[in-house]
Amino acid sequence: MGLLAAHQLVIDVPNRPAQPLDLTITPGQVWGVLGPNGAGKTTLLHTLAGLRAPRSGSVTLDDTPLASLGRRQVAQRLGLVFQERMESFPATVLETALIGRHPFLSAWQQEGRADYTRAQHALECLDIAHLRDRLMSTLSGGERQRVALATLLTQDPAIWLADEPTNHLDLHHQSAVMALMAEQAGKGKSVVMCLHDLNLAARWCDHVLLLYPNGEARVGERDALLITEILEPLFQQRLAMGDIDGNRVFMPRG
Ligand SMILES: Nc1ncnc2c1ncn2[C@@H]1O[C@H](COP(=O)(O)OP(=O)(O)OP(=O)(O)O)[C@@H](O)[C@H]1O
Repeated sequence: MGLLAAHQLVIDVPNRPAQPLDLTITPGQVWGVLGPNGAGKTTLLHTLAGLRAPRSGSVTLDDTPLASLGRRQVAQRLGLVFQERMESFPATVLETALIGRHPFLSAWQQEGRADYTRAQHALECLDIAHLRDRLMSTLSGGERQRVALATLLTQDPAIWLADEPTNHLDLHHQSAVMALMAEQAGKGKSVVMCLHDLNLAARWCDHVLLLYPNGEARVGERDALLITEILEPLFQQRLAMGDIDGNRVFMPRG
């Protein structure tokens, strides 16, 4: 189904007081996690993915505690794009995208025709089909980012967690990737993204989680929370808010 929930969750950020968080992300929603550097956005995303233990509380996936599921079971339903990636062995773009199918293959099972078709389709969606035989080590930052997203699309999980998915991307590809996220939500996926760009969040997210440096969080619908009275203290930055084609836009002031 793709229901991800946090119950009295305290993420494990060193030297921070406990701030329990309750959160339910339902299929079809696009969430933006926003907050200043060091607020704990990546830690939260990794905790929601089960890659990092919480200090207390729990995360459930379709009502089952994440901690009681095996990594493979989790990976069949939940995928994550990391902010930083290290390629540990030489691989082409296509081979990397095919890693998205590994949770669905048994040990030593080769990828089949359907897996290749999915991966090829994902490369086309991310506008990198022409790079399919290139080694990852030869790619630009934006090209690597799009391969990471193509790998997630090849995996095709019910829950998409992405840590700054527009990192390194030019304007056109930022917009295309956000549209892809919204399209996936339209197909019933749950999408959670850490974002630094308020304008992308305002344009593409329907819910936001605002994370404060002391661990407090505000959770709710985009239009209620993306207002200057709330965002200025969050970012310690004066802001001007405008409206373009019915979308809120924010500009730093002074
Ligand atoms: N292993 C660790 N040891 C000590 N402190 C850590 C460790 N991992 C993370 N932290 C600290 O936890 C805090 C939250 O880090 P996190 O990467 O989650 O923040 P973030 O909101 O994603 O930041 P950014 O916007 O800069 O990416 C930071 O102050 C970071 O220095």
